Amino acid sequence: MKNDSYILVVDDQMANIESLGESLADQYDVRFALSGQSALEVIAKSKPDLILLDIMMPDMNGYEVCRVLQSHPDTAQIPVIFITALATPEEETQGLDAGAVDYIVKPFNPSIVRARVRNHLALKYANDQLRVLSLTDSLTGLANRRHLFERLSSEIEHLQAKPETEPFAIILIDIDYFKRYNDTYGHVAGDFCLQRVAGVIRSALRSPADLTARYGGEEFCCLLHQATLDEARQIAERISQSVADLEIPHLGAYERQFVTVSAGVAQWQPHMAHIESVLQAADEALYAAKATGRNKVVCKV
Ligand SMILES: Nc1nc2c(ncn2[C@@H]2O[C@H](COP(=O)(O)OP(=O)(O)OP(=O)(O)O)[C@@H](O)[C@H]2O)c(=O)[nH]1
Repeated sequence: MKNDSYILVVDDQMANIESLGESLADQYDVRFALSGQSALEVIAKSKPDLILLDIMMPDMNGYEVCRVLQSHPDTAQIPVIFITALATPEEETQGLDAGAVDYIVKPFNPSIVRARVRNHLALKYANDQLRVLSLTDSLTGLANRRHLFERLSSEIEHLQAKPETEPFAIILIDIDYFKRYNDTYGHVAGDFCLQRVAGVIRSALRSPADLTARYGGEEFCCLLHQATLDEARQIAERISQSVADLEIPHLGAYERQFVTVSAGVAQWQPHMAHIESVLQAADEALYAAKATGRNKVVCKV
């Protein structure tokens, strides 16, 4: 039965490509590249689930292709199986050391190639799922703190490489009087409230380049890619209004009687040295929002 997995076969010999294609095309979406360089171009456009890679190719050999893939976080997780005429133990060791998950010597046996491809795809999907789980907050489905910090680091790296681009901004959002909410309605209702607020925050984002994370218990963080302080403030205002519009009853919230949030907004500044600096700036703004009446947005200028 055919599944959606996309396998890229990279080989400079058409005959090898054809025989591998015959072995796999009834089960997978098999595509081809005739050189290392064109393989990298194909991969940049659409990421394969697995790569079958020849080693001896004229312009760029398979070891080099493998090293380039390993050096980019976007492609490092793609399993590579070398399929090659180089048959000594030293060559096989070198291939596995370069980052390949497996090594098949030509002439290959089609049913062994099929079995190895199937096993490595299963492992890859299990790893993908584990990675998603390790980056997701299980209660709200938002990104977790680890994911947020990974993304903040890559935003900062990007800005260090291209300082002329607009920096990112962040919004820290905290539910007001949430301890009193739990005390009044119970922990299960508290969890449900967190999920509803998370849903509002998620839908306020502009594009997949932005990220919403659960930062702590009842605290959330939006990472807004290339956003001015004013854009971030508007998004925070929208979130604050949308949470209020949910009208989740909260008898412990003094005169407001509904669940509200406070938010602190800050933008990354070139003089900042660490991730913590921008988080601290947003935290100070959040503190000011809390200290001056809650249910409001404060920007750190
Ligand atoms: N239901 C539920 N409650 C949580 C969770 N994580 C943290 N909390 C609760 O969130 C509450 C946070 O309380 P505080 O930090 O005192 O803040 P607050 O009551 O919102 O007060 P202000 O922030 O000053 O408005 C605590 O009672 C925590 O137990 C969770 O996953 N589920």
